[in-house]
Amino acid sequence: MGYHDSEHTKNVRDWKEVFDFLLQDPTFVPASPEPEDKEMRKLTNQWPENPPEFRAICQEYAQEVEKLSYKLLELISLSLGLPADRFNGYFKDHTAMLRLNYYPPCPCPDLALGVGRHKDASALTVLAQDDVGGLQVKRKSDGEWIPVKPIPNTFIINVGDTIQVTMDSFLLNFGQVFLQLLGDTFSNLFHDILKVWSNELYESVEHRVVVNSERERFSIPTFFFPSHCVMVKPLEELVNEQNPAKYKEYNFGKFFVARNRSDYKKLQVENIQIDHFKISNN
Ligand SMILES: O=C(O)CCC(=O)C(=O)O
Ligand SMILES: [Fe+2]
Repeated sequence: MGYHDSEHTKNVRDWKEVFDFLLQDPTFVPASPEPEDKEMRKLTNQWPENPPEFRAICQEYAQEVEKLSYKLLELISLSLGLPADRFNGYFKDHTAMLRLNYYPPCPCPDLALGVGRHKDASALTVLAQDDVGGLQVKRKSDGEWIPVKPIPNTFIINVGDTIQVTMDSFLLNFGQVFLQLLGDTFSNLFHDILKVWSNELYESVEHRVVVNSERERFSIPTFFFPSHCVMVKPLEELVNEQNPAKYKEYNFGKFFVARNRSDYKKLQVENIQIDHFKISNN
């Protein structure tokens, strides 16, 4: 954990520098993606000495986002007709991570991306961004990249991959419920784990970040990951004869490690996606 500048998204190096830290220090994750390898790896934060207040400010912010993430999970759970605390057990020893993204101005913005197209592996991402703009989400109906306009002093709401006109009424309603309950504008990028847990009632959204030649940009995503030992699969309450499970179960820790491995290397193959666990004849 700490500073690094050589992350790859889908085998292409991103135009960014980042500072990562774990909400729980230390955090334990599997040492390798191999299913039979039971060895664990201890991840720890590496804080810079300067500026002196940096660590405390980051940790305070992270604590608040953690509370918000639990609140969001409760609302999502209720929206699925489940008890509010249905997801809480999966996050007891969560592996959540906060990232400070810095995108420097790019002399050739048409040739690079701040972050290439991807879906986050988290259950939920809470994102703050400055006023520069650059985040885009892919509209499912026509594949067009739609800019997510920055709104000052807010988190952005980005519900599923249906953020704009294609948003169906189920998701639209819940976007509004969140707004009312929390009294503010915020973003939650519903991600792959929720897609699996909800057996696709929630969709994860593909997104990317474009850069520009004039201005630097900052953003702060908090990736709310469950515990490494969690087996992710469609919730039993949501599966029945009419709606059979669309995914096989997978171990979150092993998935996370496999994803991270390919994030920093140029590999010949595309990195692991939840689609690898999709049950094919559904
Ligand atoms: O910078 C942003 O707005 C989003 C960054 C992002 O998608 C990520 O770090 O996963
Ligand atoms: Fe992302």
